[in-house]
Amino acid sequence: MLSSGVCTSTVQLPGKVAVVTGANTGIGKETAKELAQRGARVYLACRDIQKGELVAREIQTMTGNQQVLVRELDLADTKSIRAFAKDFLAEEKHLHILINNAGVMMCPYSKTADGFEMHMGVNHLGHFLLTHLLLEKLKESAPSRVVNVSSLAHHLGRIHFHNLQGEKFYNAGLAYCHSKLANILFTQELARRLKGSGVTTYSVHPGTVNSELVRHSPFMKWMWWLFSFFIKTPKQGAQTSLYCAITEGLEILNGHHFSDCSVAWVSAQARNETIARRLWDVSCDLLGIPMD
Ligand SMILES: NC(=O)C1=CN([C@@H]2O[C@H](COP(=O)(O)OP(=O)(O)OC[C@H]3O[C@@H](n4cnc5c(N)ncnc54)[C@H](OP(=O)(O)O)[C@@H]3O)[C@@H](O)[C@H]2O)C=CC1
Ligand SMILES: CC1=C(/C=C/C(C)=C/C=C/C(C)=C/C=O)C(C)(C)CCC1
Repeated sequence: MLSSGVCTSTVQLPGKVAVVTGANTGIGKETAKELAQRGARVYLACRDIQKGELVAREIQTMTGNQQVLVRELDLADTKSIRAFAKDFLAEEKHLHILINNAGVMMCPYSKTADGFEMHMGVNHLGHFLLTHLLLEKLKESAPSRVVNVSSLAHHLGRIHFHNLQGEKFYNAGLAYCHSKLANILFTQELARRLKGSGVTTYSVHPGTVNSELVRHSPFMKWMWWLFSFFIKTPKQGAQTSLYCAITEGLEILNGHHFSDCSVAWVSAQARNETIARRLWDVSCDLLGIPMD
């Protein structure tokens, strides 16, 4: 039950360009590998270039696809996000698939370079800015897709607009849940705004996956170790992201949430359009993006 959902699409991707954030390990690495296997040019957007280069070599060797490129992207620093986007836009004519996969979970209270709480800053605001900066390229390359890797954990999330940076109260587990709720709200609002553009977007719960995500919590690490046989491998965890990125005919499900390669139910908070619109405006404000 914990490892169902396989992307059975036979779509090949020669001539397609994909960006995967956090592609040096876990779900992101396996997602990038499969996209490369299908012939896409894949950018591994990683904060640690050395780790990224090792993985790029590994993917090149395994798939025979030499078009696996590493670029520096630290989602905890808007300067790094802007530099990544600037270089990418100068370098590439197209972007067909953007997978906003990178994430942190349960880190002790800390802030990004721009003063955002780490979970909200990396998981939501970093990807919000990245997507915004790459949006014209996605539109020019349509049909194109944005996949946001969220989580079942969004069910426990709330958007506390008066405490978005966790300064009034903070719980590491809940901070993760809030940021994963933000991923879904962002997906739904983006879908509404992109209607008719040829760019579609989906949010994803990858399943419970044996990855480095639990690195900040000794208890979760122990749980993951204890149940490692029963939870998904990163390759299994990548299936729903891949399904949303490449399956033909998925455009009619623009904005939907997926788990195990099927449409999945989201919380009432995640379906609230007022919260989604407000989060969009607040995110623009925090990031200095002009509101439309
Ligand atoms: N594993 C699970 O059970 C579940 C995972 N998810 C989601 O799946 C996604 C992938 O996680 P998973 O593969 O499990 O976790 P991992 O910890 O294995 O991978 C996370 C990736 O994100 C990168 N990352 C973290 N912070 C930053 C940053 N500031 N800038 C750029 N990259 C960063 C990491 O880089 P580095 O290696 O340098 O730290 C790593 O490449 C996440 O969004 C997570 O929330 C959702 C539900 C369940
Ligand atoms: C209760 C329990 C489990 C379930 C854990 C779950 C469901 C974790 C979900 C984590 C998420 C959603 C993380 C990231 O977003 C295990 C480990 C399978 C083993 C048996 C006990």
